[in-house]
Amino acid sequence: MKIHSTIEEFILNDVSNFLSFLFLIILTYVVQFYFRYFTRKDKIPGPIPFPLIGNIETYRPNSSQWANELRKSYGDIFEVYSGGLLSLTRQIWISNANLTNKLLNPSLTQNNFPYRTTENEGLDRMDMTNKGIVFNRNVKTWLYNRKIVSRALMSPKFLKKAVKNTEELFCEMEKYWEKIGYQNKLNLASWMMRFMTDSVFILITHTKSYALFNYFNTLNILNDDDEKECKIDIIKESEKFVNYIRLHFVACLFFKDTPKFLRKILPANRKKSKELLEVVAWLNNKVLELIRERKRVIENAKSDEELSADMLTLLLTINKNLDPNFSQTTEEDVMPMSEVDVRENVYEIIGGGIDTTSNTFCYVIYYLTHYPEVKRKMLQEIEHVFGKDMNHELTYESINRLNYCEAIIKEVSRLMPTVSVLFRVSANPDEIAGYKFSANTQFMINVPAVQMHPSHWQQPEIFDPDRFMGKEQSVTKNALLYFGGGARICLGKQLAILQLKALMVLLYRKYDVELVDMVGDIKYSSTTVNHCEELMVKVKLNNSV
Ligand code: HEM
Repeated sequence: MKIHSTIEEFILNDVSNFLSFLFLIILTYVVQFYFRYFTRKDKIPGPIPFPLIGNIETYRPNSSQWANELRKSYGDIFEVYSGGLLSLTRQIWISNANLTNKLLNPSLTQNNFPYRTTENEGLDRMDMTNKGIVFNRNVKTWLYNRKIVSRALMSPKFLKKAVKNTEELFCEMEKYWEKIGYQNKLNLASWMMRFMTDSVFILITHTKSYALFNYFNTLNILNDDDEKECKIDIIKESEKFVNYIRLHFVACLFFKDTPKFLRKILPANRKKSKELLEVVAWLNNKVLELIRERKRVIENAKSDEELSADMLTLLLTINKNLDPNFSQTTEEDVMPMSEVDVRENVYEIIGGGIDTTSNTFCYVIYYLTHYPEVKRKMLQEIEHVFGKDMNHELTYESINRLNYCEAIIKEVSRLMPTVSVLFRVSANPDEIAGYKFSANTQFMINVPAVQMHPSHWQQPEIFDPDRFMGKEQSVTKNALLYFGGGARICLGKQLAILQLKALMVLLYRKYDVELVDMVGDIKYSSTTVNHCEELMVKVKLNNSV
């Protein structure tokens, strides 16, 4: 009995000793955390973080929303700590265009903010920080890829192909709508996502993705003839390809945001890492197959044969001067691109071009249905450029004349930007707004806050595309950031605007669009990209057709 109680006492003592020890460790950690926090150099206003987890606001998904709330308390520049556990990161949030000059410096070579993310083990593991464009932290290879890809994306030959391709795909979509019946409701968000998937796939890889066809198929209205038209195996394979390209992006974010030890320790994370790495391996092989197939076509082409202007062909022939607009400047510029670099660029351009353009188009439609006067002016412009003939062929040159349509896209994107945060990281110590920063500091530019800032815009809450008509100079520098800005500005800007304007013409010169719910807000979910969840519409043939 005595022995028993001695053991109990011993254990109890031990437990209480252990708890006291643990408490002491935690207390020491908390005290040193707040000591370091309150005595930090170069303090910036911001909410006080918790030890280990940082600021709880940063766990909310809609970052620009909580950043806007904090801005009201702390001003146009504030700091928060995010990431949690062993990887707490300081983020400096900026909500005023006048503070973005250094961050959005357009120089490709003399730039102290060349990176988008800080060093990141997960992105290294995905092999993303040394290749491609979006997450590349190696300035030399980023610059090379950016120059080559932007030359291809901006080559008139490529842009003309994009116009033709948009017109052809729109015809295909119209056929499906006709079969469904115009009296039925359509979820435009889903249709546009499929439309842009097909469009980007064919433009980049010269391969059909059958995304529109598959969507139509899921609506269960496919008839025998349709099925005979397509080979089911090819379709299944392309559906897998499209889904895996999306998962590739999911994999990048998962590896970027999940510390290595959490990926290794938690069984669910271990499983997810394994599955995502298998997806990446499958995709790598698939895209390499496509690249080799394209190479064979190029090698077997006769000397006078005109090659397709898809991105893959353009990237594989950069040193062959295919396009007169593809002017060569330095020897480095025309270095052939390795298969692996072509592959990374292909992933990123497909990933960057689908959701962004389709979401933006949905927001344009939402605003046009709510502002009939703006729609009327747009129709006048379309008629002025293309006449009354609704089958008038669209050309790159004629689309470039649609200034009011472009003003609508700008104004919609000002009020409802598709990408709501821009990321930059300093390469060396620097200073902004009188605050000093060390190298490797993460900056976040709050796009909606800048685009609604009363010191940059008159009556910022009013929807008025005319603010962009002929008065471009009066827009404050870096106050319109829907494609980002500076050296890392969106590479697909020209292509996206061209596709959006072409779609506005193709849709509105023949149809009118009504929203099923005219009183509800736009249904969207927000992370870095504002994703349109649903836009239920009725598409009606115009009376004049
Ligand atoms: C309406 C459609 C689009 C929107 C709103 C959009 C928006 C953006 C934004 C905000 C950025 C970040 C820029 C920055 O950090 O300053 C970006 C980067 C990028 N976008 Fe887009 N984008 C669109 C379409 C496209 C398309 C069609 C492509 C390719 C075909 C594309 C390819 C890229 C690439 C490669 C980058 C990374 C550039 C770099 O880091 O150097 N985007 N885009």
